[in-house]
Amino acid sequence: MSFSEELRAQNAENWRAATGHRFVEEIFAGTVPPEVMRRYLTQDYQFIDGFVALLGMAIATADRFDSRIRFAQFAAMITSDENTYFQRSFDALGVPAAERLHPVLTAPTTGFQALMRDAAASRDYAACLAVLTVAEWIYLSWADRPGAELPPDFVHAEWITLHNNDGFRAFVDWLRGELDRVGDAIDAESRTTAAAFFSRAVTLERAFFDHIYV
Ligand SMILES: Cc1ncc(CO)c(N)n1
Repeated sequence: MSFSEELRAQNAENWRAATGHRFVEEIFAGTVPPEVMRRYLTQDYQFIDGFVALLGMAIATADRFDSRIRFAQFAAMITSDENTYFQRSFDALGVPAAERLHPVLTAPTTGFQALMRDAAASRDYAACLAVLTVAEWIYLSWADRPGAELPPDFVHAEWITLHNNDGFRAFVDWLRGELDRVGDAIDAESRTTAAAFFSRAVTLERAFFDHIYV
């Protein structure tokens, strides 16, 4: 079993709970209540800030130029197409500026921010990669439903297509291969560290979906 498959298998229960979450069923059906979508997107926008910072550390710590290019191109997508999605959705949901910029942070959001800060502060490429891989792989896993019809509201539909398009799929496939490659090259202690970051990230992904339903 590859390193990435092994890590996913070690976190199978939380992985399944996240990718098969009620939020996922509702977003495909187009029935996520507006207040739930609003809580989700305002918190996730704060997640994205730390995520882009972590991408920056992956760019800095990667062991080769080809990997830096991959991360840089992905950072460009997140800070353009995905950022305008957030702005258009906040407009559609009537979210005021203060809540877009400084919402009251919830525990899963601060948990993610701490996790991403810890990974970046470690300056350990495998640790950064482990967190980035969980975030993107879990999102591809829930969003990739071949043949599924898209819901009518762009707030739902575009959140799905941002995470199941061919470019995103190629990036996730690359991330997994990269984690496998780096996992083979590092010692057992570094692998254990990466595995702990991976596991914290999967736990938080589940908690993040859970907490928007109050
Ligand atoms: C919490 C969370 N995990 C993963 C992604 C995908 O980037 C996201 N937008 N938010």
